[in-house]
Amino acid sequence: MTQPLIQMKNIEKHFGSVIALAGVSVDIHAGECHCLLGDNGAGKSTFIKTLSGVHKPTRGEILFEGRDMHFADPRDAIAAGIATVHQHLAMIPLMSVSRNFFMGNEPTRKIGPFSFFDHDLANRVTMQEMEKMGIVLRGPDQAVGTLSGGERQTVAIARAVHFGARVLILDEPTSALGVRQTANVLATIDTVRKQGVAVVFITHNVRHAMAVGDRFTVLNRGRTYGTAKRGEITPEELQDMMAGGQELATLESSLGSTV
Ligand SMILES: Nc1ncnc2c1ncn2[C@@H]1O[C@H](COP(=O)(O)OP(=O)(O)OP(=O)(O)O)[C@@H](O)[C@H]1O
Repeated sequence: MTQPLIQMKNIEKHFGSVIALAGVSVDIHAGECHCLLGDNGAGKSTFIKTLSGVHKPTRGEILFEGRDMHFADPRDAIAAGIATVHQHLAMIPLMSVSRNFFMGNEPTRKIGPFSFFDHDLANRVTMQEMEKMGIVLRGPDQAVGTLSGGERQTVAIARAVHFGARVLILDEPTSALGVRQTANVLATIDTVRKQGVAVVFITHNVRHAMAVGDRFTVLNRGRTYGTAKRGEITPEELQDMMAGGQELATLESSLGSTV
């Protein structure tokens, strides 16, 4: 394998006496989908926030292309190409897909001394980018609120990639979706990965991770058990690691069945 895009080495994050991350080491490569699995409270959000410049690690180092990475705030991370797509998307439902796509990055056109929002360019690019992701819009003016949840996730992913994301952190993108919409989002992840983007797919759903993941890291109470490649680990093993093997074994024996 080539040099990782990002190396997180022994990252710890403490909040007072709470240890949210207790020495997490993860490598992230361009063109891979790296799944980070964990149950509630495992430390997933803290991990995302540390990687995206919201939190500074208490200990440990983060390298970006082999160099020490110090982000003063999330804007620095975005400038470096680390984008986060949150489960609750920052979109305005009543506004068009193309307006949402370019929100904060509006292209302008000059007429004399005046600058105007360049509708034609925005519409054309939005249609093209959505088509690349396999979504044919009724038109660029279609309101975001009329898209399905999976399509909205895809708009957010396409937008992040269009504006230069090299590392795309997806925070539980499939957790609120039905089967077909989940399949759309997983297909989008596959498309983006093939373009060379490093995808960090946060989920607590083993099946969703298994469907698209190249490597898998399980977080449990702020620790990892290391990273497994596709084919090296079964869904049952992943599930067991997420639940903490011992706890699942105890539960199984008390229920007298397999959980
Ligand atoms: N700002 C904070 N102050 C104090 N404790 C925190 C803070 N942020 C997170 N924690 C604690 O750190 C631990 C990990 O939390 P985190 O939110 O990272 O987990 P998670 O895996 O994202 O969980 P969930 O899936 O429920 O969102 C929890 O015990 C949580 O209470």
